[in-house]
Amino acid sequence: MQQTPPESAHDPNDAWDSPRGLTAHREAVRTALAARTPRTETVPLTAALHRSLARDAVAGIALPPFDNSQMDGFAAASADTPGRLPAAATIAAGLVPAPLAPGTAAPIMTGAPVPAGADTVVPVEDTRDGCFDVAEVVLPASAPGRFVRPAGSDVAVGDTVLTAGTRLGPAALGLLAALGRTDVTVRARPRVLVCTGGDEVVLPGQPLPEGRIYDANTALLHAVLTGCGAEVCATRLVADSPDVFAGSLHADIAAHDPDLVVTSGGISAGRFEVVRSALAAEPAVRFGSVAMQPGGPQGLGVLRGGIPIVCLPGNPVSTWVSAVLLLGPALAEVWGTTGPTARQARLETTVTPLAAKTQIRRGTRVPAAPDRVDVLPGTSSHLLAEAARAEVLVLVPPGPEPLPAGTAVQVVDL
Ligand SMILES: Nc1nc2c(c(=O)[nH]1)N[C@H]1C(S)=C(S)[C@@H](COP(=O)(O)OP(=O)(O)OC[C@H]3O[C@@H](n4cnc5c(N)ncnc54)[C@H](O)[C@@H]3O)O[C@H]1N2
Ligand code: MOO
Repeated sequence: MQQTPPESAHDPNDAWDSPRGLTAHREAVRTALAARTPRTETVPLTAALHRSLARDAVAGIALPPFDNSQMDGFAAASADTPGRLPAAATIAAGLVPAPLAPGTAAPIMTGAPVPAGADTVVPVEDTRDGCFDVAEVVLPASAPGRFVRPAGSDVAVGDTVLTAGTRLGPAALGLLAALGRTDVTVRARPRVLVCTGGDEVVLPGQPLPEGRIYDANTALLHAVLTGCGAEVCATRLVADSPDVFAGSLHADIAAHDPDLVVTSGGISAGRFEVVRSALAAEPAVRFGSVAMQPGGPQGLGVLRGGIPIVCLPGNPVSTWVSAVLLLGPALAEVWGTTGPTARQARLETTVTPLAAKTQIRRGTRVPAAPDRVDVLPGTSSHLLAEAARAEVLVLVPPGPEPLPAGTAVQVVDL
């Protein structure tokens, strides 16, 4: 096993003289991710839910394409109402109706084209007899345009109906289908190579020798990444050998063509910091610290081959918090994936902040008071079971004094 020299304040590989703030580091992650130009792909509408639209969608047809009835009823000329009118032939949805003979009223079904000569629809229940089975229909007064859905009242030909970057929800997908589209061009999911490990880490499902632990971080990162819309193209459990890691990294990049490499562990101040040592010769990868806890040690940059790399700290809660708060927003900005949303909430109890670092506490929502959060007691970054119970991450800003109950803080829903 190779050894990494202990970190010093003058480490030439440390570009960050003092700890970066969380916001500044998130921006740096975004910049690194942008080194890879996001791709687009065309997918069927059924595979496009929550994807980010790559180009403006422009309507090739109007919606509705023709004036049509909003009600099951009788189409008539408003000038003939009120009145007793002979019933004309029934107009069903899907038909092309003949023009309405003057002085008549045509039974018409919801969605059927309003015939030329008619400009109003009287719902069947508003007619004197309340049914279609009549030779003559007695209509109340009905204003022009009443219960007529004009052609183009939703969308005109040439309208930009959705702008690039729109996250496609069910109504947007329905709209594209209504415009006759079968597929849509969206931003591709970023392909992420996930590397984690250390000599102590064993794959779940294997026997657990003394002194070893199971790999929590691959499953955790897979969940965060796929949860926000990225694709994990490969995972790699690495041992504490920088040479082996460097070799496997290049082989994995060649085999899987990732848009991003995410590593976890092996970056802080120990003797066997595999990731940090293996990347020491990379001119555009830096290691340093961010003024947050957990998640202080961080690495970041662009590999010589042009692939961005984000190196997260190995403690599981540190990996998780860093992935949610740093990777999630940066992926959303660069690739249009679904990032976490921050909101304001109020502390339910007094919380003591750290002096100079943003502390990311795990919390729960207060039942019946969604704008209030309870902070869980643990702060240490190995407390995965407590993290698993959390419903929110609570960003506690640094400061000298305890924050009393009721203080407004940023929270991220999990
Ligand atoms: N002298 C110092 N020591 C440490 C510092 C420091 O500033 N000075 N920072 C501490 C903090 S904070 C963190 S966070 C960790 C980060 O260390 P690394 O990123 O180098 O991570 P490792 O040392 O490899 O592992 C840390 C911890 O996490 C466990 N681990 C690693 N991978 C996995 C995995 N896949 N599944 C489950 N658990 C994993 C590992 O066994 C360690 O317990 O450094 C502190 N030390
Ligand atoms: O910054 Mo470390 O992530 O607290 O455990």
